[in-house]
Amino acid sequence: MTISQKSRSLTVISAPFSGGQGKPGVDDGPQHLLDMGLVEQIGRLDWTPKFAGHLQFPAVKNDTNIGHVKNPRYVSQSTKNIYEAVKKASTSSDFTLTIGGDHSIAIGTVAGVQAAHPDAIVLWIDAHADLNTPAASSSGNLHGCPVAFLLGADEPLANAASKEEADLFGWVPHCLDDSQLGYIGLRDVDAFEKQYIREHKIAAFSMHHVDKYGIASVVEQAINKLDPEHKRPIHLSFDVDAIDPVYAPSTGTPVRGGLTWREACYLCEAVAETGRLVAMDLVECNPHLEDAKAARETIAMGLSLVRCALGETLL
Ligand SMILES: NC(=[NH2+])NCCC[C@H](N)C(=O)O
Ligand SMILES: [Mn+2]
Ligand SMILES: [Mn+2]
Repeated sequence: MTISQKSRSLTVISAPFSGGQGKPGVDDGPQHLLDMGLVEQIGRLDWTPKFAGHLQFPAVKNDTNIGHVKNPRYVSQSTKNIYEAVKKASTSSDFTLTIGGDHSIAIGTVAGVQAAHPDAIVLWIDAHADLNTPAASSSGNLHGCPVAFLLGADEPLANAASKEEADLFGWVPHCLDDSQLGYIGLRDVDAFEKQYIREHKIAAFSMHHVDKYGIASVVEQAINKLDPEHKRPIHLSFDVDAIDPVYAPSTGTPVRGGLTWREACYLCEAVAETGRLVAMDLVECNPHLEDAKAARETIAMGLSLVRCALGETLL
């Protein structure tokens, strides 16, 4: 028989931000998650959730491209706001859940969680590695770059008009080192990212590894590699496009051949089982893409992931 753990405090931060990519609607993900019962569902588990409200992202005037990089000032300013909010929440509550928004918000969430838990490992669940430097990015979309900033792999922005502009992301703490980061679900990784992962020996499990070893072994291998002593806090940054578009179709950069519903849930359950999860991001749910049914299914998938990560399915 298990005894229910005492109710732990959880802050829900909404980051309705879409400036890291080009498709409108991902900023509406948080409201849909809330409308379908996110906070109530968490409250039925062993957590006391507090909704901290929607962060505001004031527009930046004349936010012209720098080189090919899109919305650079807006992304820098907005992710800095997210950083401050997540830092505060992670310092004062047991768990911080940030709902996005596109994955550029993780510049702020990872840096914020690291400020409170500098030893936390980051499990990045994604079809993509989001490790392009702005210079290496072929799309110029900053949601493909958060990890590069956090590792300090980026350089000042090329073709900026001033030193200040070149250093727009200079505020981002280089809070991650290579051994603190693990990927699961990869299947669309750019050449620069592949080379970086190899050279820096970053723990990276693609869908090939999920097929080969099974999801249970992959999660175990990832955690063992990043934290062999099983002591460190865990931050789960979950991009819903890690999941197969059959289950999560409403997302901006879908890639076929992803995690099944149960593989994705299992992953969250296994992380919950460690008892060391301190933060989760759920990003890239875009209810404006595909039809209303697809949007509902994608949001339902997201809600399941959150509940599994918070222990719903553990007996
Ligand atoms: N968070 C995401 N969905 N990222 C997709 C990134 C796609 C591509 N690698 C790029 O740099 O543009
Ligand atoms: Mn991503
Ligand atoms: Mn992705």
